[in-house]
Amino acid sequence: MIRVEKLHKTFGTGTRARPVLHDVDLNIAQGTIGAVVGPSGAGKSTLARCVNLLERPTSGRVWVAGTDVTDLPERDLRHARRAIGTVFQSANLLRRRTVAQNVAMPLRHLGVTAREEKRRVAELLERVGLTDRADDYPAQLSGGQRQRVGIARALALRPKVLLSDEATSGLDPAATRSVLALLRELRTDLDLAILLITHEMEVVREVADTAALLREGRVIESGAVHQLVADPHSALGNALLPDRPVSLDRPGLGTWRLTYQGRSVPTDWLTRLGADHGLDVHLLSATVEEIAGQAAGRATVAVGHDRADELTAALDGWGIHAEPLPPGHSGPAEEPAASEPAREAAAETVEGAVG
Ligand SMILES: Nc1ncnc2c1ncn2[C@@H]1O[C@H](COP(=O)(O)OP(=O)(O)OP(=O)(O)O)[C@@H](O)[C@H]1O
Repeated sequence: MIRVEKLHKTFGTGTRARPVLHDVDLNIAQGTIGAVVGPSGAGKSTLARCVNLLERPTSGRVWVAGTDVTDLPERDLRHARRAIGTVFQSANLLRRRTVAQNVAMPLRHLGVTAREEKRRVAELLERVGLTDRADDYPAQLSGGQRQRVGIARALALRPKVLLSDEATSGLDPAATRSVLALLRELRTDLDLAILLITHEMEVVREVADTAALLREGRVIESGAVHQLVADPHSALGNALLPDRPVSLDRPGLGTWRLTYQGRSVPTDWLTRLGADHGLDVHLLSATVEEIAGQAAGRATVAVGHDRADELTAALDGWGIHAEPLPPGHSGPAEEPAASEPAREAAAETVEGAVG
């Protein structure tokens, strides 16, 4: 596991002191992926560097795989770092070494036999699906393949935790998906605790079990991803599952903002409102994604004021959270030009949440 407790980090001293992390708590269990998101300069990389022992915390404690690494003497750091694999944005491969030689680097430092090295490298390359590229040079690989080599190298010493610092930034969507699928596989197969530093909410949505929002060095919000998206008032939940709520400004109709996540919600809830409850429902906006293996959604609907009680009772029965939206919330939905500011406002909310 990765556990951080009341972590403070200040660079410099005296008048040049620059506090970067304040009172940060973080908990990532084995077999889970914990994302840390936040705007540029929030302190994400500094937090990762405190976990992989490249920086010493000013105060607070850090545990990695059950060991308190906060005050380890210099001579024990090298050994402790073996429990931690790190993958960076650019895989940092040596250009003049082949894929196999790059993956073997950490083993070389450890002095394993040539035979053992060969066996382990073959195993690692198979793990990341690059067995046939062992003798290629990094320049001959795609960005996604280079990241896979970086991941294989990070796994060479059988770490218990993996740090991924913007590992998918700059990759195209297909390469991003394949790297994320690999991380998910590793989490489960190797029971790794993975700290995922990212500014991409799709990445969090796709693979993270938990997420923490860091802003100006403080954790503003954190929790299980499926709970965050089910909370209509969570900034992180809104950024993970952005919708564009609009209210229909029509006499006799009231607009409701719906939020849901979980197995209890039937995927045909909208149809059922009409068929089973006889409700005439206007669907004004909707976002639905699969998160943690279950459908999560946000939507705005309008129904007649006189049917509001029936609507909320039916939704409540399925576990769909409903809140009334004030009239004229974002302008009328059926006029695209007028709804443009609503889109921009929603986009700003997302930007505001993550940076
Ligand atoms: N060695 C250092 N000495 C002084 N200040 C530092 C040092 N390292 C980082 N900082 C400062 O700490 C703050 C947080 O930087 P950090 O790289 O952790 O942010 P980040 O959230 O990872 O940003 P980005 O997403 O842009 O990588 C910044 O203001 C940065 O200038």
